[in-house]
Amino acid sequence: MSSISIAGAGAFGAALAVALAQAGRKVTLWARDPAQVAQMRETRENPRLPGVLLPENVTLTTEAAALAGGAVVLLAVPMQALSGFLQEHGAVLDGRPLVACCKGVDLASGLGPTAIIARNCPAATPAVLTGPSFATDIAQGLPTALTLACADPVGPALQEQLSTPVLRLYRSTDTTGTELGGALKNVMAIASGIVMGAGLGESARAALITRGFAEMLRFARARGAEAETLAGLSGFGDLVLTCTSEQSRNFRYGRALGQGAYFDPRITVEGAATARAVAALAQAQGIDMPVTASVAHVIDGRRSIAEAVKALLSRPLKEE
Ligand SMILES: NC(=O)C1=CN([C@@H]2O[C@H](COP(=O)(O)OP(=O)(O)OC[C@H]3O[C@@H](n4cnc5c(N)ncnc54)[C@H](OP(=O)(O)O)[C@@H]3O)[C@@H](O)[C@H]2O)C=CC1
Ligand SMILES: O=C(CO)COP(=O)(O)O
Repeated sequence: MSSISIAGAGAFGAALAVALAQAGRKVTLWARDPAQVAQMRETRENPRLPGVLLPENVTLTTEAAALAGGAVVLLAVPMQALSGFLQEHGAVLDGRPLVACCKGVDLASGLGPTAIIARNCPAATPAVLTGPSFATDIAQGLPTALTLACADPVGPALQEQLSTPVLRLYRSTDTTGTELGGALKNVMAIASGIVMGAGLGESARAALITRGFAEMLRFARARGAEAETLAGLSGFGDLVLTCTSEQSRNFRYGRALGQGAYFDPRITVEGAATARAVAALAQAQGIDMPVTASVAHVIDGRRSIAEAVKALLSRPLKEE
């Protein structure tokens, strides 16, 4: 039975633990909070996935060293926590496949998850697992398809290890395109939420998604990604899901901005920091990213939504 370790017992880490354990894998699930681990051991539930039981073959731990027992380690902490997590625990994880399950660009460094892995764990094999998948759907055993990207020849073996009868993984070697798809779609999900929250209408949302995708493609290609990757699950697939679903936290955050409503700052919204990071990278490299720049302006309070919409609509007319 292959063994898999998962760092981060939030909604996604716990959902992956359930799915992989139900498919017969031995799973070690790590969380930093001893009280949370004690509670999960007692109830066999994760508070972020109410009603879903953690199977017996999921071992819960606060010892990062226990993660080293896995043939593969999934990193399911939020993007802005990944670098700090690996600075603290990278030494025990180095030398094995490390699969980033987070979506975003690190604000401090401008790096994506595979580069953060390579910087902290030089002997590891970086990979990324991403695509359209709400944690609750995965935890309930609903059919899901994701992209597993790895530039190393171990990619096909990882694909086998992490696929289950209901969690179908498609393989890619384009780690840059795959991780950028997951990162950039969250920015567009915030924009989509703003459009709906501000009452701009579904036609405006369709325009936003389409032009948002064009800008995702532009940025990713400028960074060496393949266009086909962005058209796949991690880009187009996840863009469709999170720009149109009320389950998406990024969408709900944007909608609250559009409505001028309160949004709980404890909720993980990866697109906020990523909008800032990508807007800065795009400006430095001269890549035209009007939607991303507008999202960054609005969340930082530098532009009202009305001003952002006016600026987007008054750009020079151009070819599609
Ligand atoms: N939820 C979903 O549907 C999906 C999420 N993802 C991605 O998965 C990643 C994680 O999201 P998700 O699980 O939903 O987030 P959650 O908010 O549910 O959980 C985040 C987890 O990370 C832990 N964490 C936060 N900071 C640190 C840190 N510095 N060191 C160690 N652990 C830390 C939290 O611990 P604590 O409680 O102690 O703060 C918590 O267990 C994100 O990048 C997200 O985009 C991908 C697909 C689907
Ligand atoms: O990435 C996700 C689904 O693929 C989850 O989206 P949110 O983080 O916006 O909830």
